[in-house]
Order: sequence, then C-alpha cells, then structure tokens
Amino acid sequence: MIPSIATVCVSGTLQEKLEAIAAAGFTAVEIFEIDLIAFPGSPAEVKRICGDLGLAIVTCQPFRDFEGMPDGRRQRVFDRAERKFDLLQELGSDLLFVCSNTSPEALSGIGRLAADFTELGERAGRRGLKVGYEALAWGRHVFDYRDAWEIVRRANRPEVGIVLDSFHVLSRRLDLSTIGTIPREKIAMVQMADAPLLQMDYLSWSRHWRCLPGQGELDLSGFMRALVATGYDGVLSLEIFNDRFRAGSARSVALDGHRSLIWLLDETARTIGQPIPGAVPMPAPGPVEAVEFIEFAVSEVERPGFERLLRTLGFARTGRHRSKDVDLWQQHDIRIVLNSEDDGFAHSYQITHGTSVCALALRVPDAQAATARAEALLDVPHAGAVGPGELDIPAVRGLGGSLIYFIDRASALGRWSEVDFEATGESAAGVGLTGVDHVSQSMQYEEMLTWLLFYSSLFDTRKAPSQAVLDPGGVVQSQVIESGLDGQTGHGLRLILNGSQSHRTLSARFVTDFFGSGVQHIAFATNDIVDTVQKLVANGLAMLPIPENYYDDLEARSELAPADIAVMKALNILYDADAGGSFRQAYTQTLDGGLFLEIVQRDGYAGYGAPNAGIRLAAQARLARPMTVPAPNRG
Ligand SMILES: O=C(O)c1ccc(O)c(O)c1
Ligand SMILES: [Mg+2]
Repeated sequence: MIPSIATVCVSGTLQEKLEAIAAAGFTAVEIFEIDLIAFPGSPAEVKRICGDLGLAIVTCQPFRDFEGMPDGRRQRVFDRAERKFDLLQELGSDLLFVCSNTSPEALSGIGRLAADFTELGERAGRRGLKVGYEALAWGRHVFDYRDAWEIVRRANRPEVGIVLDSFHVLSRRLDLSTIGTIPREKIAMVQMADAPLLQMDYLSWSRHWRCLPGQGELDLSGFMRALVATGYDGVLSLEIFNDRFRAGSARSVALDGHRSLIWLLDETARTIGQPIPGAVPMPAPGPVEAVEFIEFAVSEVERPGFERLLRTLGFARTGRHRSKDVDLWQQHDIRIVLNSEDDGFAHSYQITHGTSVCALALRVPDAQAATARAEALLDVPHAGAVGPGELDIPAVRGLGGSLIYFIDRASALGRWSEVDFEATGESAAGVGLTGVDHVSQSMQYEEMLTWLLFYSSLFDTRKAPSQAVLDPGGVVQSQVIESGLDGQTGHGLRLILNGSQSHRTLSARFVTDFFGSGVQHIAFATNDIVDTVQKLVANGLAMLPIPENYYDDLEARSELAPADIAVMKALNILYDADAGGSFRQAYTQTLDGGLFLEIVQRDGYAGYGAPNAGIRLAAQARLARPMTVPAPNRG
C-alpha cells in the first residue's frame, strides 16, 4: 500500500503543508479543497510545487452534494463535476472524490443514485479520469459503506469505485465483513483515521477528534484485516481533522503521520501473520521490562545539593564512571546516574533545562531489535561520545530532546554498571524504596499524541483512555501508557503523559519554567510506605502536606480503621483502592526545577490514585510561588 496524507491533517499555508509532508517522507498527498481555494497561485502552480517536492497528487477532495439531486438541479451538478474534472487535470490528478450527499434536497432511491454515478463515470471515462464514492457517517441517505458499495456496484462503470474511510466505517460500528467481498479494483482509495471513543454526533466527532492510527480506540486492526483480504494495494491516505494538529507543528504531525502508517502496516502484517505490500520490515515490538536507570543532568554547582537529596532518599553512591564526571547511585532496584560532564549531551541538556532527567534507560529483551524497530519507525537515533572499552548504549531522541536508552540483559549492555563504572564499595541501608513505580512527563498539550504514538509504536504497550484531572489552575489531560507489567521480568514501565491547555496548571507551569517538556515526577515503590515515609521524615525530607478534610472524608467513605487513618494523616499519605487491592501514596514537596517525587505502596492495585490527584494538585498549588512571570518567548 502507498502511504499518503491529506493536507487537512497539518497546520500552515498550502506551501508549508506540502513541504512538511514531503519532509516526512511521503510521496503522495491528497489536497483538501479549501487549501487549494485559499492558495494564491494557479492549480498548475500547485502541481509544479508538488512535482518539485516529489509528491503525487492523489486527489483534490471533496466533491460534495452530487448524487440524488432533483431533476431541476441535476444538470447543474454535472456542470460542477466537469469544472472539477478540469481542475483535477490541471493538478495532474485523476481521481474525483465524491462524498455522500448531505443536502436536505437530496433524494434517495438506490437506482437513481446509481444512475448518477453511471453518468459521472461515463463523463470521467471520456477524460481518462476515475471517480471514488465515500459514504460520510452523516450523509443524508447514504451513511453506510455497504450502501455506497451497492451504488458503485450498480453504477457498473470501470471508472467508478468506492472510497473506504476508516472513520466513517468504524464510528458507526458497521459490520466489516462486506469489505472483504469488494473486488480490489473497485476500491478507488482508502482513508485512515483513528479516534477516541466519544459520545457525540458523527460530524463533530469527525471534524475535531480524529487522530492518527494508534492514537485512538477504533478497531483499525479489524478494518485493515478486512482490507487486506481484498488484495487492495493502493493508496492508504491519512485524513485527520484534529484541533490539536491544526495548532501543532506541521513537520511533527506529518512525521507522526508517516510513523503511524508504518506502524499500522507492521501491526496488521503481524496480526494476520502474512506480509503486506508496502510494509517496512522490522523486529516485533517487545515489552519494557524495567526502567534500568534514570539519568540526571546536574551542574557542578547544584551537584552537592542533589547528592544530599539522594542520601536523604536512602541512596548510596555505588559507582564512579571510568572516564567521565558521572556517578551511579543505587537503592535496591533503582539506579540513578548523575551526569556532571562539562560537554556533550547531558551538559547541553542541563544548560537548557537546569537539573533534570536527561535520559531514561529502558530494559528490553533485545536492545538491538528495539533500535532497529525505532529506526524503521523514523525515530531519531542518538550517538554519544564513548570512551575506549566503554559501552555504546543505543539511544533515540525522546520527549523534549531527552534520550531513551535501550539496555538488555542478553548482550554486553546488561553489564553497563560494571563496564562503565568502578564500584565504590559504598552501600546504604536505604529507606525501603524498591523500584521505579512510574514516571510522569509533562508536555505541551499539542504534543501529547506525538509521544503517545512514539511509545506505543515502539514497544508492546497498553494505553488507558485519556483522563481529565482537575488542577486549581485548569484541566490537565493525563494519559497512561504501560508495558511489561506481567511481573515476569521486572517492574515493567508505567508512564504518565500530562499536558494542559491552561497556562496555570502545575503541569503547564513546569513546561514553561523548564523551557520545554520533560520528566516532572518520579514515583518510587516501597513495600511499607509508613516505614519509608517515617524514615524520610527522620532524614529531614519535607513531604507534601495533605489537609485534614481529606482524612475526615476518607474516614467517612472507607472501611479503614481509624488508627490506620491516623497514621496516614500524620505522614500525609493518601489512599485509594480498586477491585485488585489498595494503594497508598505520598509526595515530596516540589524540588528546585519543578521535579517532585512520590512514594507508593501498591497492594494489587492497578491505577495511579486518580481520585487523589486533585487533592495533591491543590496542595502543590498552595505551596507554589504565585505565577507572575509571563511565559518566556522560546522562539
Ligand atoms: O467532514 C467532511 O466534510 C469530510 C470531507 C471529506 C472526507 O473525506 C471526509 O471523510 C469528511
Ligand atoms: Mg474521508
């Protein structure tokens, strides 16, 4: 199949859109009619620009309100079609894309509609052109692809085929089996879009909430299975109407688009167990077994303070890097790398963002395979400086220019801590922290879907529906992504992506103050939160104060013993429970740079304490300095 994208998916002027689309590696494009009409040059000029960029124009769509018009209007409709044929020929495109009639004037009657397409096909044929017919989910009479197919079948012209648009088919939950019965030469083209499952009218859902394959919840895999059964190998074109994409970066949305199609074809080939024409060969997605280490970029000046914090948290310095100004700190299964080099990646990162997480190392079954998969998915590889005898740990660029390292236990990479670090012999009793429970990353609202796709295409993941969390400064959208939680090979990965449209939420303020997106919060696991928090407090760590009202309410609504609640209250521990078990969590106060830490005790519980998030955010807002500075210009 040939990847393509509609200009409506990305922001900018037509010229900017086309450049972004070509830069993302596409060779085919659908021009949305509005983009052409708003363009100040001729269609021939658009053809020339596309030609220079190596883009074939699949179609210029849509052609609206064509079929079933009453006799008095019918001639006019064909005149319009001829004008559109002229336009397509000027553009060097050969497909007239008709979407089903939404006009209140439109008449029904399958014979009448088919006759209109027979005539349109004859007219197209005379010019060497083709016609495709798409059923809009909100069409006046035709809103089901099976009816569109019946009309195309009865029109019985070699020039006339059906357009299948995954959104219109899947949003209406139509039975997919008819797709497999359509002869491949009768499929004029295919449009792909995903979407979150929402309760709203089809038109609003389609015009604002579509998203790229893999970012939503529609059964794209079922749709693709049915499509592959037809033998179709033509254009697969993204058509995404999405408010965030219209406000986002054209280049990054176009690149995400290409990535999403590469992912979709790979995923489909895997589920049906046979190769698909046009699919890029790549290793299968694997689970993330654990967060192997978290790397902080810390300046020489801030380093002593950061080291004191690590000791307070119960960490010991267990290794010194053999050639670099880098230390390894450890507590049980948590490894923290402190990088204070005065050049290289971490240094640049520190200069931009201050003390912060510059890399996450993820343990996977096969680091080489993960790297190859990342490359196939157009992720950006990163190569750092490597000293003699040191390991060259494969990495790709992640959120906000930070890095994701791939480590495995099967290769020499598994011995990174011994190869690259000299043991200090130090050890610490710790405070009972056992591993990394989860990591949250804050980002611009517009880039949340980018990073959702990044993680979910690269690894074998499970994503939860996006949730709205209330912050005193506005609403924060929160997206959970999980991998490798079967417990067989480590803690797995739990990630939370946060973004908000308000500038006043904690998450948005982090992005502003931090000069970009990054890790805002790390949650460490303990088996005994009471003991751990007592030790932390004894070490002098300030925990986030939780109001008394919370504990009064907890007493009223839970079965917990008052003595248990009293202990939680004394230590500012929050509580939640689900069908699987209970959850206790406590937060540190926000550290310099906006990072904060969480301690969690998970006893069979699967979530993240969502009911407590509002309480926590209010507590954090009370402690935060008032926001007076406007957002810096990051141009
Ligand atoms: O929203 C619309 O009008 C519209 C137009 C063209 C399409 O291909 C489509 O799927 C929707
Ligand atoms: Mg469409």
